[in-house]
Amino acid sequence: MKKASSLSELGFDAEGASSGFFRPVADGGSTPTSHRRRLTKISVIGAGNVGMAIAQTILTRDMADEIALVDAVPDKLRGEMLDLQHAAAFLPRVRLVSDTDLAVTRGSDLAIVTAGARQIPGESRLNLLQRNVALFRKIVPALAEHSPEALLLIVSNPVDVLTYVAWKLSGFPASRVIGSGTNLDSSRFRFLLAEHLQVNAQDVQAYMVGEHGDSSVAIWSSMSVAGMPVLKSLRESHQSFDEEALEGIRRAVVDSAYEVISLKGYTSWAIGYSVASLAASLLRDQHRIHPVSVLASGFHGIPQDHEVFLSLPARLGRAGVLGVAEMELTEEEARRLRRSAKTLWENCQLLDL
Ligand SMILES: NC(=O)C1=CN([C@@H]2O[C@H](COP(=O)(O)OP(=O)(O)OC[C@H]3O[C@@H](n4cnc5c(N)ncnc54)[C@H](O)[C@@H]3O)[C@@H](O)[C@H]2O)C=CC1
Ligand SMILES: CC(=O)C(=O)O
Repeated sequence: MKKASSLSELGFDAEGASSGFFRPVADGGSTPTSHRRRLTKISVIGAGNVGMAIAQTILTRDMADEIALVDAVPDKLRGEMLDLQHAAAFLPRVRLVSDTDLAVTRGSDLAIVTAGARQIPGESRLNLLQRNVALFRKIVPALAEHSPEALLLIVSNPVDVLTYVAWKLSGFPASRVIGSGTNLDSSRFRFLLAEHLQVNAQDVQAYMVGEHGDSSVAIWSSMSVAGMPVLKSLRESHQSFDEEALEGIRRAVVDSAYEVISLKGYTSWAIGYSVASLAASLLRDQHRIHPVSVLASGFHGIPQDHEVFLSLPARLGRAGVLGVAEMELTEEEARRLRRSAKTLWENCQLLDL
């Protein structure tokens, strides 16, 4: 049975209650239009492990005035909404709404899509494609209709191909359709490098690019700590340079999700922080550089007519993707990136969009 969760649902008159409790000052008027701030609305579609980790991280980072949650399972959805609402006394004030109907997302500034099937232990991300494309055909056109000016941030897997699908189905410009991509892989990479080098992960600048998945590419050539190019310093100081350890780290990054999924069934916390950091860079117009899935045609020798989305370091702001960094890659890195692009493009071509 649906129970009331707000005082107005319980029969209290919210207007009456507030006017009785607080009186306006003697000559109090309304807020001048020039002082009114535009409210920020974020929608999270899919209130599963990932959607809820993202929603709760966004809540703690105080970047939305309204968060709309959407899921296909009404009881679970309402339970998740209430559970978050009950933390109100510890959080910035946010209007939290939920519905199975995508109309609740109307007027979103940012719509984050996490709905869909997830991997079972050992399954690849690309294996989820057909199931999640079917879902996207229902979700994306409705999202675009309700929020024609929104930024779309895709998280569901396989994220790169689904970002391409969302771009096609939404009709939005590519600058407003972004996949969370290797922002997460790069964080895993930085964590493992930091452990290896005994420094803080925030001081490690290192990117994984390409597919968020098995063909992702570690960019060793530009890796730096405190501005120092790590491989060059090691070579110049004739210190032992352990190729095997580096390859072990790259392998560990690629295997990370498989390991977590085999241990706890799904991944959630790291992707929650990863996506919240993207949301902050976008909505607060931070111009920060994140490796995210963007339209990569023409970059690093990827053919111009291959409309493939994969991760490259991109400058993010309120308008979405403001630009993509022209990284200097070694020949081997560029070759691996093109191979990653080929795998993804072959998958995109299987789709009838
Ligand atoms: N890009 C990335 O780095 C990551 C992506 N993922 C992906 O995120 C997705 C979600 O993973 P989890 O949250 O663990 O799965 P989950 O199974 O916990 O949640 C998926 C949710 O989608 C909902 N859903 C299904 N159809 C829907 C519809 N038509 N409208 C609204 N909601 C609908 C389900 O009811 C469920 O609550 C998966 O595809 C997973 O592979 C997960 C971790 C990292
Ligand atoms: C599941 C997934 O894509 C990840 O955790 O990387």
